[in-house]
Amino acid sequence: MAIQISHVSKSFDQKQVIKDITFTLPSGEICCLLGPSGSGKTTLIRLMIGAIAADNGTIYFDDVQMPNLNMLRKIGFMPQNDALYDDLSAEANLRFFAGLYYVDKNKLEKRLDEVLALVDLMEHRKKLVKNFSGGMKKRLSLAAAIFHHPEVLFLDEPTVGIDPVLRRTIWSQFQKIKESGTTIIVSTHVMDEVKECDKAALIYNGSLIQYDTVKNLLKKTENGRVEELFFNASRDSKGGALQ
Ligand SMILES: Nc1ncnc2c1ncn2[C@@H]1O[C@H](COP(=O)(O)OP(=O)(O)OP(=O)(O)O)[C@@H](O)[C@H]1O
Repeated sequence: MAIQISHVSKSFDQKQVIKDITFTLPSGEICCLLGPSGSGKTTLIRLMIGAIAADNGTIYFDDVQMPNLNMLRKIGFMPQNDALYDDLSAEANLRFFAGLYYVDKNKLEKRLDEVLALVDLMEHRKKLVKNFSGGMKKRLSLAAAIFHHPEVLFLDEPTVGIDPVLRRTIWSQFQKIKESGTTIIVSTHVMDEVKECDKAALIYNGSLIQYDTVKNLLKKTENGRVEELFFNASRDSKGGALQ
């Protein structure tokens, strides 16, 4: 499913935190929203999934304007803070989420095995989530977000607090999900993760300062580090260009 965002703005308490953002993400690609803390990444995701309404602009998933209740079944969302039940086992958590998305009972057991294997938690399926490590919780959250085969998957800082080895494992899972045709939008602070993505949207102070293929964005830098684009934006903004 392709995503088209046109002139979207959002203010909280009269402060504009998303400023006239426009970009289109083709179906089946991974796009990262990259930006400093507070730049507006989570707000943009919340606007895209329809959790909050935009003040101006439109968001389309293919030819359907968001927010749209039917579309919710086609969306997977992994929030920044894991929304899991600590007193339930991994398996019971997944059964709960499957119920929310009306997953067909005949397909439930097979899907449970599939997602638990994908996130490498098969042997921990009966364990209570309160006894999980941070990384295990992240992987279970991912399993919950993809359980119903979403066509679009939103991941809000999915690797925060995750060690580099596990981060690599999680990214290989994202690539597998992409190969199944899912469009993925992932917000991150981690500049290295940008190289895993097809496109990157650089958000600075609520504005989209760059949107391009990762290849092209890296070409615009002197030493192949995407941070440079933010340093330039910060310098320009001090000069008033972005205010
Ligand atoms: N519900 C809200 N009410 C008021 N202000 C809000 C609300 N949600 C977000 N903001 C403000 O909007 C701005 C952008 O926040 P947002 O969470 O989107 O940033 P972010 O880029 O996701 O940050 P981080 O990387 O730290 O998660 C911040 O100044 C934040 O305080």
